Amino acid sequence: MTYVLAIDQGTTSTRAILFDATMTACASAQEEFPQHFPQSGWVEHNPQDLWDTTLSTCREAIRSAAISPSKIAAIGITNQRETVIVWDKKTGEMLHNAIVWQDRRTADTCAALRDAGHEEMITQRTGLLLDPYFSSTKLKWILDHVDGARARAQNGELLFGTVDAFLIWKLTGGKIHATDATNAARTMLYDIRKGRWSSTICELLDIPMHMLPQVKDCAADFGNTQSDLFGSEIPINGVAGDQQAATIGQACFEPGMIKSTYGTGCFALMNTGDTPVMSKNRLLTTIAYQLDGKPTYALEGSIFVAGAVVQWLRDGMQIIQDASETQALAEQADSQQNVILVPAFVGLGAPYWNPDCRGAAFGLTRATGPAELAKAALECIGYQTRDLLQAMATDWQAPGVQATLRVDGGMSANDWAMQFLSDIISAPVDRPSSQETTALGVAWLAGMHAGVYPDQAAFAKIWACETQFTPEMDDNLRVEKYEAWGRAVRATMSV
Ligand SMILES: Nc1ncnc2c1ncn2[C@@H]1O[C@H](COP(=O)(O)OP(=O)(O)O)[C@@H](O)[C@H]1O
Ligand SMILES: O=P(O)(O)OC[C@H](O)CO
Repeated sequence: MTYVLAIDQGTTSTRAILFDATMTACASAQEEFPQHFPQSGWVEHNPQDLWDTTLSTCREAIRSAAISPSKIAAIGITNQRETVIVWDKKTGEMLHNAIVWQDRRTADTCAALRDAGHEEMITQRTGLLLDPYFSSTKLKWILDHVDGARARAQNGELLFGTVDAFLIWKLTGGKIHATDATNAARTMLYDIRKGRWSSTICELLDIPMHMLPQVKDCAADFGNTQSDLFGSEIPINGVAGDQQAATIGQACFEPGMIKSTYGTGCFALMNTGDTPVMSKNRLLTTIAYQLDGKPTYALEGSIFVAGAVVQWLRDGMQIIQDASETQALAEQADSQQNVILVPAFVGLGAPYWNPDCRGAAFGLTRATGPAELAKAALECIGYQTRDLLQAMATDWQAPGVQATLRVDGGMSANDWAMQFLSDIISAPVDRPSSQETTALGVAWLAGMHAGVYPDQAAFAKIWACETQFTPEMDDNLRVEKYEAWGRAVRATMSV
């Protein structure tokens, strides 16, 4: 029996999942790590935590499956995207905490670049909007603020990486400094048409290009792990950003297919084939995957707060003890109350891109309680998804756009939320039988490259639906509710 080990380094936890020769998950381990919020709107991770939890979860998954590491044909790495790490090439010293994708500290830098008229040039090359979400201004921030960093970078002493590149460098004992095209596409430094780092943008931000990793296909040779880490050298053969890995795991290989992942945030990606489609509705153009040197592009809508609103009910408001309680609460809520929650805790992402506004609740009465708040929290995920899907539908009207939405991520387990989603987008919502789509996607990339998993067409046939949710809501109510959401968002952004 051969196995493939998938590492899923996420925003709140690191997971390692072992897949067997039939691509079935047979062992896994998960560890959370501390989040650091040094100032309002700042979010950091200690890179050492990301590395330590990667090692310990991989070791635990291998131990609990009771297999010899020599049976692992390949490792795949999928990761929280955009998060920035800078380290010393010789000593491995990390110059600063990782600046996480959610961090808004470079909002002013982005505004200054916009005022100076650079947005069009950046969007044309990278497919992204000028927003602090992406890596480049965070990297610039580290070079500008850590003592001596820019001089050391210019001197060739420092390396930059998103989390995948950092983990590859650590796993290979500092031998390989590489990333894949999907992660590169999120840095706001990568020209997604030409398939190379943009010297124009690097010059504009004063980023020395020799600190950037080599960019490879998603299924490629990323070096071998050091033998002392797991007891055997294991080739790293698959790498993809987590949302792209979920797109692959959901087998969205045909143009027009859409998946939406509900984790901390929500990310919807629509496959647009071999052409990068530029959005007129402030969606992102990105690389869905790159195989055999050929990029397949996607339109992406990114929402910063999805499951995080449920975490806020649990940790901030303390009205639930477990995320799954929101389902029963929403079922009990008073249907006469229309509480609307706009979860702009860190501003709003697509299609609004407003980094400065903050969250708001509308329609509160003396009778509003935990049930109505929980219902509003689940509903706002549906409204935000509809915003994204409407933008996608107007950006890309080619025949073949699929009305069905494939969903995954922790929050997709919530039947009430998925039913409301189907109601409000007025389309079927398919939840797959595999609950591990992100890890499965990158495991497939690695296993396919290692020759132990099937080709793309055969892999696509394995996808199976577990539950399909279909629209049940009355049309008038749908229109009424969505219009009220639109008014609530406009009011939130105007405060
Ligand atoms: N049954 C549920 N109902 C609603 N939200 C849920 C449920 N289960 C998990 N969540 C939410 O999903 C998120 C975890 O999903 P996950 O895919 O593990 O996220 P991430 O990869 O971003 O850490 C949490 O924010 C949690 O609040
Ligand atoms: O780690 P997740 O699942 O919250 O995903 C984070 C995204 O990759 C950010 O773009």
